[in-house]
Amino acid sequence: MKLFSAAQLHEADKITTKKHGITLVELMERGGTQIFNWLHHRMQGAQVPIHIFSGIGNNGGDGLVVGRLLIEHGYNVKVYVANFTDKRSKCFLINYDRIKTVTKDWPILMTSAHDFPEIKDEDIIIDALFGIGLNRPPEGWVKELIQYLNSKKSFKLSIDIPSGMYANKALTDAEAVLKASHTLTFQAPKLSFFLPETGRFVPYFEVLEIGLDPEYLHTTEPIAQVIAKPEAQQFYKQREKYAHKGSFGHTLVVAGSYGKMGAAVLTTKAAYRTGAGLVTAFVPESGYNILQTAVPEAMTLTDAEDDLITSIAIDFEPSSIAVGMGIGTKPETVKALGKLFKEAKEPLVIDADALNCIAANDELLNHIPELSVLTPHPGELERLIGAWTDDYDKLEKTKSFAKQHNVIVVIKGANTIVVIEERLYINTTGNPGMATGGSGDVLSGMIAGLISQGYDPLIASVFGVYLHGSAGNLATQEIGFEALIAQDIVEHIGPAFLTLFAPEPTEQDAKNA
Ligand SMILES: NC(=O)C1=CN([C@@H]2O[C@H](COP(=O)(O)OP(=O)(O)OC[C@H]3O[C@@H](n4cnc5c(N)ncnc54)[C@H](OP(=O)(O)O)[C@@H]3O)[C@@H](O)[C@H]2O)[C@@H](O)CC1
Ligand SMILES: Nc1ncnc2c1ncn2[C@@H]1O[C@H](COP(=O)(O)OP(=O)(O)O)[C@@H](O)[C@H]1O
Ligand SMILES: [K+]
Repeated sequence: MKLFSAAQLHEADKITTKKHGITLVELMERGGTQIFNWLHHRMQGAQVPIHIFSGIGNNGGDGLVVGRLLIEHGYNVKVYVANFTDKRSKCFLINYDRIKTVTKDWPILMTSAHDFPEIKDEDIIIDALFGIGLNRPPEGWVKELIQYLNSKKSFKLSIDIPSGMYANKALTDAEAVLKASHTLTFQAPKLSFFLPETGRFVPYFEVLEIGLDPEYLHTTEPIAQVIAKPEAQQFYKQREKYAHKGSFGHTLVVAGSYGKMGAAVLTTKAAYRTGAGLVTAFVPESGYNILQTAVPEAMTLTDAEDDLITSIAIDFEPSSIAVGMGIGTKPETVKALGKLFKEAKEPLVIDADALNCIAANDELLNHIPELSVLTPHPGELERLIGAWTDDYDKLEKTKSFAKQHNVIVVIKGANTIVVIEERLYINTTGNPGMATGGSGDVLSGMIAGLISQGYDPLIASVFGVYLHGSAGNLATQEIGFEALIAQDIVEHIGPAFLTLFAPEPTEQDAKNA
């Protein structure tokens, strides 16, 4: 799914109204009706008090449409207009007049903190204060209003975006953002929903299609793509009947040092479970028995040194290489890495200590094969690109780094983001149970396992990240967040592939369960 900026969405509004002979007021009616339907479907006429807080822009207009429809259907609604400026939008004003035709209980104008109404924790709050037109942080009594609403335990439904948050810009005042329980967003999710500093205000969201011009949406370069099941399905390559293990390549895993041989085990197993035809682990001598015992399917080559990787010698042409997990950053290892980079003909998957070696030895960057995949967690990323001021600055710095060195960067986290040139691919699978030692080692094995089978490095990264999160989700369903360890992710790679094409449970299935 494509993600658009606030400016692109405003442009889509304009084009839709021009091309499809529909007015902005009608478009607002569509959006408001969808929100009303969502509520009506769940509330079925229940008389729980609903407090709608509208601003004076088009987001406020949406709130007024929802208010009118709820009133018409007999709900217990109070509408408040936060009159923070007299520059009201045209569509707001039209709907302000319309709501007065269905009730004598006109919207209450609020102009200061004295006007805040009493709200019980059981009541419902609808937030239509600011949408994607926010252009500065809310201040004064409007900020106090947001904080007042946040102090209530009520269910809070935000329209389009939690008020106080920008669609695609960093927060300037985290104290002035509505903490939504749920957000119903129009046409496409906003980039801020997926980034750590702002995503915490959007624990749940749903997208409501409002029929913006399909041609504009189709032909416009988005600011990011969201990768969910439909996208992931398209990446999958079917196996041919006459395929043999040679068809799926030979992955080399360069990993491990004394006390960290488990990293090599996890990456090696993950590469096999993801479908590599053959996997060879290259480890320090003392890792030999460990690897042969833990992963009998794998071949094992060893360094001359007992505890460290100092010189990587292999007797075959690997179709993919994952390097760095648990190797440490000793000078001998850095030297061995430099040689591996120079001699490699194909892109590598570079993780963990290999990234730390690069960060501490800039010259290594000049030898990384083009389109190699770097998989840093936030700490490793900072060592590579320097400190950032906010999530958006982090994305810009990562894009520049990726462009400058012609590599793919996988920013790991709750929503892992794959960066190539100017493009961003945001993953939707995974869960906090995966915040456990070794889960990143599994990911690098998975990406290398996919490259080995002929997936190009970008698809292997985006698809690998999706499958990794999906395996984590399936594992969590069985054992919960706390007990999940990296091996469980490996054990659920198979089910993650199977789930890719399994039908989604319907509402009826849920009722029957
Ligand atoms: N295609 C779609 O997705 C559709 C979108 N629709 C809806 O439109 C919404 C966008 O509406 P919008 O552009 O009118 O902006 P919105 O967010 O209501 O507020 C802007 C107003 O707030 C003001 N203002 C800004 N910051 C401020 C501050 N800190 N403190 C005080 N004031 C501040 C600003 O005033 P000004 O800067 O001029 O002083 C301006 O008056 C969108 O989110 C969605 O809900 C649907 O209806 C139709 C289809
Ligand atoms: N809260 C979370 N939600 C989703 N995925 C997560 C979360 N925390 C961690 N992960 C995933 O787990 C992996 C952790 O990687 P990393 O920090 O490199 O682990 P390690 O170095 O121990 O192998 C990454 O793929 C990351 O995206
Ligand atoms: K809002």
